[in-house]
Amino acid sequence: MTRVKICGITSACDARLAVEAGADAIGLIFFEKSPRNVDLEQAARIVAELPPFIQTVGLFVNAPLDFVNETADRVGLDLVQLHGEETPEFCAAVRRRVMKAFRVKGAESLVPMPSYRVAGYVLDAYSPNAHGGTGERFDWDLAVQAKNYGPIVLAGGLTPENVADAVAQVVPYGVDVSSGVELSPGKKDPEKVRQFILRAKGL
Ligand SMILES: O=C(O)c1ccccc1NCC(=O)[C@H](O)[C@H](O)COP(=O)(O)O
Repeated sequence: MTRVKICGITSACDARLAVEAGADAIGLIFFEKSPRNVDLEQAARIVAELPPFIQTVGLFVNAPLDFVNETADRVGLDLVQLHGEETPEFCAAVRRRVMKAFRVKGAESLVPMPSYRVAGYVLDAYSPNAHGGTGERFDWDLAVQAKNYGPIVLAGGLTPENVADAVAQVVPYGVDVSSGVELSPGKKDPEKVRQFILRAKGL
């Protein structure tokens, strides 16, 4: 069954909603330029209220290594998702399992993937204006090709309406959504979250 990560969680209430709807993982964004940014205290409170077996993923964009590692330790993150121009060496120095995000513009965007020895790859749409959370899609055929390199988490412009088609076409290890299940940036829509997870998992 396709694993689902609900990204850009900013409150314990939205985390509970995602978990009750069947999410496998929640994403917490540590990037001040994002409208979904959380601070250490907020993130620690959210994680403290989670039940067992839910993975916590911290998302960073070109952050200093010490900040990534200290945040992971203090918040109790299970995984780190790196959404900027982080190098393979940087990923290897993170004290957590890493998912490296690639912002896909075309086939050339996949070329660096094999040089990253990471737990998985998030494929998101390229946008010149933002590092993620844009609601934009990319060519899913490229995600099919990228599966040669390891577990793929498909992201970018997924919604309750298109996620079943995305899963059928790509058969990814997991899917990741942020803006497609929101009422406003950083605030999740309960019904969209439920519908997204049901359709991603084919329930
Ligand atoms: O959500 C953000 O604001 C954000 C900012 C900078 C880097 C990544 C960000 N979000 C990552 C995600 O939430 C998702 O992994 C992915 O980008 C999908 O977003 P969406 O198209 O909105 O579903």
